[in-house]
Amino acid sequence: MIGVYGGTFNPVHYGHLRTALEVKELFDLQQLRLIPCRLPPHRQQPDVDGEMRLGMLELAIAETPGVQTDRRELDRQGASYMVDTLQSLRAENPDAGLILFIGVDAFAGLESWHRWRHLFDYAHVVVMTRPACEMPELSEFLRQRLTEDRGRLHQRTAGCLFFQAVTALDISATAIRELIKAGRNPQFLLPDAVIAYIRRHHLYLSSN
Ligand SMILES: Nc1ncnc2c1ncn2[C@@H]1O[C@H](COP(=O)(O)OP(=O)(O)OP(=O)(O)O)[C@@H](O)[C@H]1O
Ligand SMILES: O=C(O)c1ccc[n+]([C@@H]2O[C@H](COP(=O)([O-])O)[C@@H](O)[C@H]2O)c1
Repeated sequence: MIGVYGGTFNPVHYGHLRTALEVKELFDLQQLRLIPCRLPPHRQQPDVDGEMRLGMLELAIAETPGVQTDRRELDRQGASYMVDTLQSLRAENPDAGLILFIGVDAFAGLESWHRWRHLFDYAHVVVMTRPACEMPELSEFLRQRLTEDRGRLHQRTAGCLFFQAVTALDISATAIRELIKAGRNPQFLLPDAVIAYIRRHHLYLSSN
């Protein structure tokens, strides 16, 4: 089973990293791919370029076996649509189970994603929720794919929707950028190696 965890990662933080490790273990993934987007389809272009966001990700996971970065969205022209990413992973791994992991905040906008129904042709979708989080309202299309049995995801290679509670860490990249811009210390919200990279490259001092 291969996991896909996409994001802007501007910068990567412990909210991403802890949940990535938890789902890797819970779903018994052979590999979990952290995929930074080049051009987010749904928000402003990040002021830190993709290579730097990837560089920070690599520092963050350097000592986490089975978790790796994947630069395919950085190498692709145009908007970084997740459906294209899953299609290319499926072409490389025709028989493997694929799981796309998204946070419940990103899931809220899923039905506005490019060719969103086709995400399920290529992968399962697992929504990472807070423990005791209420189940969001689901459309008929999503209800039909919903399963409460994690084992089902191992019986098929794509097509299921599952909700997985993970440790709630109220950390966001936006809050980290704001702290740095205000001259405050972001330590303990993200790895020290990533903080050192941010300082070395003078990131987030003046922008959004
Ligand atoms: N603290 C967190 N706990 C669990 N999942 C998270 C957390 N932060 C982000 N995610 C999930 O990680 C993925 C990538 O998120 P992203 O890179 O946009 O981080 P972010 O902190 O939400 O960034 P920003 O504040 O810039 O919007 C999304 O699916 C998002 O839901
Ligand atoms: O494919 C799309 O249309 C699409 C629309 C919105 C978000 N996404 C992806 O969802 C992931 C999380 O997005 P974000 O904004 O939380 O970084 C990231 O990999 C985005 O590329 C993808």
